Amino acid sequence: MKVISTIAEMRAALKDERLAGRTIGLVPTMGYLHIGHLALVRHARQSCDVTVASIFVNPTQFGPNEDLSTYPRNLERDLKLLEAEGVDYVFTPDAAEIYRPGAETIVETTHLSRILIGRIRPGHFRGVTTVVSKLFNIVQPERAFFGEKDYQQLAIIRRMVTDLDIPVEVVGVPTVREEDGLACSSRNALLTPEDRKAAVVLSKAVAAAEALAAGGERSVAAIRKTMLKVLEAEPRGAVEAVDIRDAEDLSKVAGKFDKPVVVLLTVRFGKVRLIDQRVIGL
Ligand SMILES: Nc1ncnc2c1ncn2[C@@H]1O[C@H](COP(=O)(O)OP(=O)(O)OP(=O)(O)O)[C@@H](O)[C@H]1O
Ligand SMILES: CC(C)(CO)[C@@H](O)C(=O)[O-]
Ligand code: BAL
Repeated sequence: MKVISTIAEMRAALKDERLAGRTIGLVPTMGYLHIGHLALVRHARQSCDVTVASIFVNPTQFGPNEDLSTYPRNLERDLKLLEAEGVDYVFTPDAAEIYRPGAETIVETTHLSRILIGRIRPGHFRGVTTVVSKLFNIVQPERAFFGEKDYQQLAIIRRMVTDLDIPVEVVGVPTVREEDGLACSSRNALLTPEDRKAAVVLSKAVAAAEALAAGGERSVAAIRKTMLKVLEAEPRGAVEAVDIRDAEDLSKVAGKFDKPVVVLLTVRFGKVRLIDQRVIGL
């Protein structure tokens, strides 16, 4: 496994792989890896000849009062995990390599970036689409892998790729969960032991929504009410948002749904914001 921190070296190494006819898979991450990230790597390894993982805590997707400085980091451990998974290249640029003096170009989806989590975190998705488009240009992968836990992010990246004719296949990977159901997330490490226990309420609310839909319930209001009841039974979590949207374009759904919908939850435990997002079918 090669660890590369400059764009020039990354391009040179991948040019040779491409000339040899090998397909490239990219797994973008912000590090502090868990088994959810490793699931993305396994998907990449299965369908591509060469797997590139990137580790970059992207400053432009954090708001001024967010947790950029406390975001968990452990590069040494991350590299060991990626090596054990058979990753070929790890791209570990620093912020100065990615954002050079004078840079002023951004990539942004004008609607999807401003709804749901985009309302709670203004500018967040602009940072994500800008850095992901840069990573796509640097690595030029055939496929890139993203988790369904961040469903809005996945939808936004699909939109960007379609709108800008970027020749990358975006692959969504199902959410990997801890034993109690909590979606694996790097930020789980920031929870106090009490909050960690309480955080299971997110997956409980998602499971309640799934069970209702599986039993034939189609009313958005009824499903939302049940989810809120589950969430409000846990006083440690401050509920920031509970939404049910069209799974394809994240548009609002009124009354009863007749197409798959996605439930999107944001709950804060102290300063730690956790999300869970899941498609519930018909
Ligand atoms: N539990 C999970 N299952 C599958 N994919 C996941 C999971 N958690 C994160 N991912 C995916 O891994 C990629 C990198 O995510 P990131 O490094 O931000 O990790 P994270 O655990 O989501 O961190 P955070 O706590 O900041 O939300 C994203 O595509 C994300 O959707
Ligand atoms: C896609 C991503 C690596 C861009 O910084 C980040 O938003 C993440 O980890 O989900
Ligand atoms: N997985 C999403 C990255 C972020 O919260 O900034």
